[in-house]
Amino acid sequence: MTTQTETHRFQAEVQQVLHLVTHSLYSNKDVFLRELVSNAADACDKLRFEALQDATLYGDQPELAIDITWDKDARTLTLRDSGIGMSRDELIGNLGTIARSGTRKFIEALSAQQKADAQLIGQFGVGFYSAFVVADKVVVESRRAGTDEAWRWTSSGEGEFALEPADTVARGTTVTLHLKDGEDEYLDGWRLRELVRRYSDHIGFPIRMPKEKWGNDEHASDEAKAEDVSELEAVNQASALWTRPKAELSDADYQAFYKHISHDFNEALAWTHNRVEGNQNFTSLVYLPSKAPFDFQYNRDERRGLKLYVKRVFIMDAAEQMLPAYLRFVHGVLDSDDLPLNVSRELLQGNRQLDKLKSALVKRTLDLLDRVARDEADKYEGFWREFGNVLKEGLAEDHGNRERIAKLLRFASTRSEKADDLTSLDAYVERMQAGQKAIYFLTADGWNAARNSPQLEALRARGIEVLLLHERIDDWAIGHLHEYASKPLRHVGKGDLDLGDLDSPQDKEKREADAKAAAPLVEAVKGLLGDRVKDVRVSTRLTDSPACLVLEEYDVSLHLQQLLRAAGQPVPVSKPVLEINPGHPLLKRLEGQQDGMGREDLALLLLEQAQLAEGNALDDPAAFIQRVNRLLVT
Ligand SMILES: Nc1ncnc2c1ncn2[C@@H]1O[C@H](COP(=O)(O)OP(=O)(O)OP(=O)(O)O)[C@@H](O)[C@H]1O
Repeated sequence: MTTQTETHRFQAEVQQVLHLVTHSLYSNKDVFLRELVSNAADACDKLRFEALQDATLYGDQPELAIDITWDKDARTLTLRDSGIGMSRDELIGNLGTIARSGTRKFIEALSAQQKADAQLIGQFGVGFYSAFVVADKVVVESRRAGTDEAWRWTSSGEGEFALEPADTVARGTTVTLHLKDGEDEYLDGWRLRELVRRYSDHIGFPIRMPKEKWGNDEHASDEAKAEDVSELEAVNQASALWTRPKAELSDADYQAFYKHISHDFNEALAWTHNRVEGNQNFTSLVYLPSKAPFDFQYNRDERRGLKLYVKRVFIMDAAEQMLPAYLRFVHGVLDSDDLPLNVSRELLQGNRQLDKLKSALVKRTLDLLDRVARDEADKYEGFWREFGNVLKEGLAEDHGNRERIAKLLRFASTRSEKADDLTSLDAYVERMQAGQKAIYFLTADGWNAARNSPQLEALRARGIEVLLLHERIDDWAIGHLHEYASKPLRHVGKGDLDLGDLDSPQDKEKREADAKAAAPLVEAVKGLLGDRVKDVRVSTRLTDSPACLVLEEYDVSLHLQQLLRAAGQPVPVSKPVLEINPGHPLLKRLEGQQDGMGREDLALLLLEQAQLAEGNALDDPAAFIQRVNRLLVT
């Protein structure tokens, strides 16, 4: 038979990944075995799923297993699985390209570092390509279930791979590693068994290796140790981890399984494993990651974290159906005894049983977050830094759990001089002053802008703590939380700042008298600013600054207006109210100034300063500078 060998170049990203992997993963090279076993197990899962529709896919090979063998003379290590296999096009697509979005950016960032570290590469999930850490040539032979054609893919991991027809008859995939010099440890049955047990014990398919002929005698001679390759035995438990009793499982077991389902090199932060029996029977195992994967922010709509099983059969990655978007960091497994095995994405959509499973999963996840937040505050802060902004989306997305989500929020506040010193709403409420009726917060574009905002002055002067919300999402998210622990949430830059019982009756009287006295000044400023502002009034917020901008209670905040505008969204026009501090020397000066340009300059400057303090851009910066300069030279 004439065989035509085609040569293909790897996609540029693959070449870069290969380079990074082979140069940076060396200290962690054992992982190649975990990655290849993981792929083989996924392939078995896929076949079992497709065969639900078409049992002929099994052919005369009903067994699903992963075999690991080696040849000391040829210095090869071989993994074969009887899973779904790959067609020619799948070999090219799966082992020649990387489809994940954001890949290029990530690789560029990694390559720019002096020493790309394994943890970072791990976030990427190197998978198959890790074979090249220990092998200088990799041969993949595969026959896709349901077809007769087999193909051989060969590469030394340097820019190209070759493809040619193969005579393999067995269904599935065989990966043969030609080990590099010095990698002989992977030709040693003891070592390989140890690795498989450590990394892959939880795999739900038998992983078989040549039978040990020497029993447990570690000191047996080499000849005695010679394995009988014709006879294989399973070396793992071959029962899916979540089906095993919790008491039997160690942390290391859970972590190994986490890495298998998440393709994350980092350890999981925490997990919860539950079996529910009653109306519905199911098992859930939910993990929180400790680090966000590199492409996390891109993936709002492309969620992969949750695997749906029905009676131990893998059905699909069903994060989109099973988890709300604000929990898209979760990894886990849900195994239902009640859903039909032929359940499809379409069926899942309107399924009532599914709604119950969904809310059970959300509840488990929130319980888990609660527990970590309560018992392991440091760990929780780490989690919050990675995923807090995602969790905040839940305030808008999941009204039913709003209070529970609110309990998990963490914010900077005026009580600390550090941006990363965060507080919970519970802790805030505990510190509230006698007479304080509301939870006060401020949104701004950055922590510095928030903590130096003039709008805080009156509260600060009274020793009232204000939460400083300075992430982009905060304005929108917090808008969905109207109260917490029966206390209203109040934006300090919106509406009348009602200080409630925080001021004594004498203070109040004095303020009212001051406001009355300042009425002519207020009218004057109003006249000078015209329709640039909605209103001018005497401030209860200010102690040190001359003026600040405030919005009415239900206006879109200035900060959010700016974000919306930047995103090209239509913005409802809400003119701000200018609040003035009549006791401030600038206002005294304005009051004393005769009519004329100086007066108008001063009024406009008050407005422009207030806009700048909000972090807003000015409409006419050049005119502002001219005004300042006129003032400086007089
Ligand atoms: N033994 C196998 N049988 C069938 N398909 C396989 C096998 N090994 C790899 N593949 C295919 O190749 C693809 C790429 O594998 P690779 O390990 O690089 O990444 P992955 O498993 O998809 O994800 P990750 O990058 O997170 O590890 C897989 O998604 C799968 O479709």
